Amino acid sequence: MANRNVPIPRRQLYIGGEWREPVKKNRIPIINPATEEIIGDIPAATAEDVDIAVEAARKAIARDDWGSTTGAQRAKYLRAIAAKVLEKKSVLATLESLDSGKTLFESAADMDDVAGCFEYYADLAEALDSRRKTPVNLNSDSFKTYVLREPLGVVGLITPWNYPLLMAIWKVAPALAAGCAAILKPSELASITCLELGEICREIGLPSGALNILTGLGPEAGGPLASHPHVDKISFTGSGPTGSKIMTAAAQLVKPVSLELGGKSPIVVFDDIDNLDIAAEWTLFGIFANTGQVCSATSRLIVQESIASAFLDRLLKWTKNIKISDPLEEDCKLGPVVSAGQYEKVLKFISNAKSEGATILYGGERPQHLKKGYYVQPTIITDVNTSMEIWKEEVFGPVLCVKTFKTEEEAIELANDTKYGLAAAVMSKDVKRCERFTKAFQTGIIWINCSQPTFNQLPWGGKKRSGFGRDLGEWGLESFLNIKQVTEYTSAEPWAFYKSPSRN
Ligand SMILES: NC(=O)c1ccc[n+]([C@@H]2O[C@H](COP(=O)([O-])OP(=O)(O)OC[C@H]3O[C@@H](n4cnc5c(N)ncnc54)[C@H](O)[C@@H]3O)[C@@H](O)[C@H]2O)c1
Ligand SMILES: NCCCC=O
Ligand code: NA
Repeated sequence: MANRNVPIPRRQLYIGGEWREPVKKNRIPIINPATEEIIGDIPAATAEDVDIAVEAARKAIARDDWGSTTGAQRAKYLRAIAAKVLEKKSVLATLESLDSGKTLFESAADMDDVAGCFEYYADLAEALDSRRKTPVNLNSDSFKTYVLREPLGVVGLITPWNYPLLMAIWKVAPALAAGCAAILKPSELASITCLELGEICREIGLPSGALNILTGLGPEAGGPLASHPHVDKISFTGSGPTGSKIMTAAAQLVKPVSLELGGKSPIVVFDDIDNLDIAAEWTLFGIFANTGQVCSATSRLIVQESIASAFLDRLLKWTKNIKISDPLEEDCKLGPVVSAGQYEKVLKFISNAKSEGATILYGGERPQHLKKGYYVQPTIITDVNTSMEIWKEEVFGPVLCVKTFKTEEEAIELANDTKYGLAAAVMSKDVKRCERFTKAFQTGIIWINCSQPTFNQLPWGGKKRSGFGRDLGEWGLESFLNIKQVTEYTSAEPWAFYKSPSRN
């Protein structure tokens, strides 16, 4: 077992390069979901702190040490942050697990991804210098034109708890690479590592105000950020209902938003797969990794009738083999869900499925050997119909529902039978069929013969009610840039649209 006595730093808000007590001096308890114990607290920002942070961010943009940096200069800061994250990886990973219930293995992988994401955007920041000004040829003797890529300004980044630091960094790294000044509002349910990012920024000497970190409750800290007149964009990852509120607030000021919301993603398994075990493991990973608290979790298994019984049998064998324990224990593969609220919500989805007539094939309860902590067994639900809540709504927990199909057309219809459109997976050795599914799936992310692998270079986001805009890749950087066209009249001749008074 890793050292659970890693001290929880007592931090303040990180504003203008300094730790600053919230104006109202309120704090929110930190709860370890594996033990249900309070292990520390975080500062609770309110509208007053948002105003101070926005001012600090605006000053950063106006100052040469941030506002006039080249991409190459910003890349140095990003690389220094990445190096510090790796240096502190073990402590950061432990803190992430203590705060969110994430297995230590997954927390450590997240820290590698965090560092990798900063490094990736460092490369893109450098490349931006040569792309900053792009001439556009009009085939005109009268005009010379070019397009500038400039930082969008002050951006608000509002993020969830399921990958507390990683989801924040998917926005922080491109925002800083672009040259924006950012205000990060992480989830009140898991903010420790985001506050530690503040300490890292202080240590590496990131110019003050370039990144500000405001922890606090959604309506009290996130709300004022979303509606602030001097915030130029909100990039949000979280639930659909909160996304709607943010979009409503931003709409009052015609403030751009990007929304990465939830999902109810399908994994379609065909009977031509060579190896049931390989498909079973991907199916498991697709729904039980991070205890199912993944926006892109493939939570609806759509399996061809001819192999359904054999496949479910194999799935059960794999599921029974998952080690459920304190997330700091060696080889733990399923930790608790993040909070008491999430625990109740997941169990309610399971009991509703039962009362609607579905069968709990496996799991559905608290594991017997864990008396404390917000643990839910990995759960597989069959006899599901398309009008049931469990088929339609995002659980955000370790719950897989299963339906069978006979034909390809039926599988496509079932896969797209959702208001969401984030991700979809197909398992088949028929290349042409996989191509047909790639086209037919109404989503932003497609996995073929796998589920969940995620790469910094690729766009991340969805359609339908999973939101719009893209994190990651070059698209993640573009979303923090203002594209400015510049048109210069180069002719010595008059424009001659009006009759010249000198000719009267
Ligand atoms: N598509 C993706 O990339 C992606 C990634 C991770 C999580 N998610 C989604 O996030 C959800 C789970 O995360 P969550 O429970 O933290 O979501 P949430 O919407 O409850 O909270 C997300 C963030 O919004 C803040 N917030 C809450 N109310 C607010 C308000 N009125 N104004 C401004 N900010 C407010 C919260 O404090 C938090 O920081 C799931 O639906 C999941 O699918 C999506
Ligand atoms: N693999 C990272 C998924 C992020 C969404 O929840
Ligand atoms: Na917590």
